[in-house]
Amino acid sequence: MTNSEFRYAHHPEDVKRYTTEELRDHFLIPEIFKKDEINLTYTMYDRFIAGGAFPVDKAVKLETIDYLKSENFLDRRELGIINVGGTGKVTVDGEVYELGHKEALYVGQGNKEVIFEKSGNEQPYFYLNSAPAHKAYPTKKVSKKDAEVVELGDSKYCNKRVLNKLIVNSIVETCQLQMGMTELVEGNIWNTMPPHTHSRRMEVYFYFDLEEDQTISHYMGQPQETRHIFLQNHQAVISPEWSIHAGAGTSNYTFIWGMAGENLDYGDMDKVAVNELK
Ligand SMILES: O=C(O)C(=O)C[C@H](O)C(=O)CO
Ligand SMILES: [Zn+2]
Repeated sequence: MTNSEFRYAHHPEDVKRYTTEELRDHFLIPEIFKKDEINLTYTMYDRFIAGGAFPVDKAVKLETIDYLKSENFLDRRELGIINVGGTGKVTVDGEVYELGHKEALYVGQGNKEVIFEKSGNEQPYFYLNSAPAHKAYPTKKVSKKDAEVVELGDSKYCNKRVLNKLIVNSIVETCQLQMGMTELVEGNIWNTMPPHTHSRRMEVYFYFDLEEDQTISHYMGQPQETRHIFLQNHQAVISPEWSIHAGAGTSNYTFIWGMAGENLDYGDMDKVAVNELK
């Protein structure tokens, strides 16, 4: 079963007035993994979809959803998958791809059938991002060894982290989807500091590998008008193109960033000095 819910896009002036509850209702995606189902959130931010496939007792198949009005989910879309659990299998139009922990798969537009399942005793957790696509690029698996790796930050500032670019155009041909994974080194808690905005792309952050009983405070909003949302493990947050996106955990964690929009230029960011944030 494929479930979906819908989120509108927002004007920053309106968001200034949101209560905690409204902020959470509009931007937090609280449940990514639902047993034996696919759970998706369709946003009006570049028509980006984020969600998860969680096959526990049976295989789950990606079905089209009402918002698409297309026969198959991928008729006009591309899909990125990153497995944040144990090894599992993804079958794309009969072709089987085994995905280990932190391995990714790009699935091109036009594929008709995508099935997620276990491939042994391990429990996979497939995190999904999808964006509209204008061209059918080949489906391709990307392992951590194929990633473009960037070491960022400094323990002195509690933000030492390893950024793995997985589904980016130097590694995979993609229409507009970009995905990667940033791992905070133990003892470090801040991601994406100094923060940035990129008015040409929206973004979704999905947090995982967070110790039980710990939490993450995710920061959003225009740089001079920020808000925060507390998140738990396996939750995601939508970042409008006008918003910063950064977080601090009560311990270290890993997160997946997924983007779509006007360009594929990862470096196209407007950085904000930390002492200018409000
Ligand atoms: O830790 C970071 O810094 C990031 O991972 C930043 C994201 O990749 C991002 O926001 C890309 O636009
Ligand atoms: Zn960003």
